[in-house]
Amino acid sequence: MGEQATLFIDGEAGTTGLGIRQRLAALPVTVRSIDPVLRKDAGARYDMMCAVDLVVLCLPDAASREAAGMVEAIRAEGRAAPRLLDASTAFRVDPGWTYGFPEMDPGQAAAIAASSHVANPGCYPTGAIALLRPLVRAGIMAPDFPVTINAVSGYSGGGRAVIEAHEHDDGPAFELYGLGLAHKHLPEMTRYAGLTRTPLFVPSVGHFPQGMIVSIPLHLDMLAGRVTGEDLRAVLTDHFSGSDRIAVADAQDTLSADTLAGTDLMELRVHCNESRRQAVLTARLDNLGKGASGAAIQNIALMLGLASPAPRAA
Ligand SMILES: NC(=O)C1=CN([C@@H]2O[C@H](COP(=O)(O)OP(=O)(O)OC[C@H]3O[C@@H](n4cnc5c(N)ncnc54)[C@H](OP(=O)(O)O)[C@@H]3O)[C@@H](O)[C@H]2O)C=CC1
Ligand SMILES: CC(=O)N[C@@H](CCC(=O)OP(=O)(O)O)C(=O)O
Repeated sequence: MGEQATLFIDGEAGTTGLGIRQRLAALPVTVRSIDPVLRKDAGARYDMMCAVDLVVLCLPDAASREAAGMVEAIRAEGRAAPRLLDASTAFRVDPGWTYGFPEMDPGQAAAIAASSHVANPGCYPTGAIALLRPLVRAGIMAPDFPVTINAVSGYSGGGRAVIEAHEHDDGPAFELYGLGLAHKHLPEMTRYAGLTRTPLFVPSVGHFPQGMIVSIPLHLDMLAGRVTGEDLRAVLTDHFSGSDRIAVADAQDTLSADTLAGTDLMELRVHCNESRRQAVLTARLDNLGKGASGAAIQNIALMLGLASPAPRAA
């Protein structure tokens, strides 16, 4: 048996880093760590990056950019540079990086496996792209369709500061945010959904730790042809039929946001009233599961040529 690949998680004590760390127990890799006291020490991080095969960045955007710069410096010195998987928003629409959503297209898993720079998708975009891209690809939704995306996330989506606000100060029961209509996920949602018109995105956060629903209301007569809810469901079912993590489920009258908390799964639904010619598409996932650490584990396995571990399920 060959030597195990080595991996360093920069930001391993953070919300996403911890989730990845826990899931790594299911993969034959050696995780290298630096002394927590030195976790922000540029020299210690640089030395560690020189010594591993893969660096996973679980940092705020600015720190991710700085860390990616360290890897470029290693390469510029003519040394063997590690491959990079970044969990932040910094590189998701950067042409030099591969978008780490393996179920997005038939060739995406292979593109991730071959890439030296992979950007893990955002939690909201994971749901929105899964619902929209197959419809745009099938010609049912025009690329300039005026899409509205509503979403609610558990408070862990905001990282440590928001978690502390909710756990120590109680936090609001429910609040809309991003009302400047310029949320950081808009570029990746637009690009990878295949849209040319920026969607209207209204995120919200609730007083529960983990879970998420992304929902997209549609007037069916605005889509191409006289499509039915069943047509939309068939396109989504066909697209995700090979996935062990993404499933098209039956419509429900009510949908709670935290049902998939603790799992790496995502459920897509088409809720439809044919007589009114109206539908609401929904994606339910765990913002920390398929929305972050669960997706990162899939990408780590692909990049290291390992079998993907079974998804955490309910
Ligand atoms: N939470 C979520 O649902 C999701 C988060 N993400 C993304 O993942 C990344 C990490 O987010 P999250 O885990 O939530 O954030 P957290 O705030 O929970 O964790 C960030 C970690 O990075 C460390 N850190 C901050 N600055 C530096 C630095 N300059 N050098 C080294 N370490 C540093 C922090 O240490 P310390 O606390 O000591 O400052 C902390 O351990 C972000 O880019 C986020 O946008 C992606 C998908 C979902
Ligand atoms: C509730 C909450 O604050 N959520 C975060 C997104 C979490 C996430 O997935 O963002 P990244 O993957 O891009 O880091 C936000 O809206 O900024």
